[in-house]
Amino acid sequence: MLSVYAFDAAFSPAECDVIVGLAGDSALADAGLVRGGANHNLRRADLAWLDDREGTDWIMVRIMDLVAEANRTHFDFALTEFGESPQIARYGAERQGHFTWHSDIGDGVFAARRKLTMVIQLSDPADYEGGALELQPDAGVHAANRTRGSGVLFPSFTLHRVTPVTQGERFSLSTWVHGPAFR
Ligand SMILES: O=C(O)CCC(=O)C(=O)O
Ligand SMILES: [Fe+2]
Repeated sequence: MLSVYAFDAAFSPAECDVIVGLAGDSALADAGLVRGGANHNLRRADLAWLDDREGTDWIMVRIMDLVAEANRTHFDFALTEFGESPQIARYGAERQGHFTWHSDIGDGVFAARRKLTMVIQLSDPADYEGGALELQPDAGVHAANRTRGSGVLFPSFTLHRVTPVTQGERFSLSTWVHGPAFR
């Protein structure tokens, strides 16, 4: 099934605080489309990777549980591994942080094998304006729930974007799950 799957409360607000705090532990890297490069017209965000941080095993355990449930009850994809570190992103109003329409399947060794994407909303919607995660799984554009701690999963080829943050800052946690090619 190729539509979107959502969790209302994947992480508690207190857990979201901890994850956002992890991102602040050291300088965030400027976002490119993949680790390394940077194209600010496509994406303006600051990034941190979970596997660079200590004490994050409980986050990975939760992510695996959420993905397992979504895949068992909804997607039924052939998935083999979490080949990339989950990524914490910060989109700030100071430079209209955003990410233009894109698919997560790319040319890299891992990006080419992305099957499922999960995005968790780490910020209180009262803390930012703009910054809407929008998905286009069909002819329509669907905005993801903004509730702090909610999560959305979608096939990684699904077009999606983050609209510019115009006030405050928005944090998200993105995870990719990998596997053999779709067929
Ligand atoms: O921050 C988000 O809501 C989405 C992030 C995203 O699309 C990505 O990292 O590929
Ligand atoms: Fe994406």
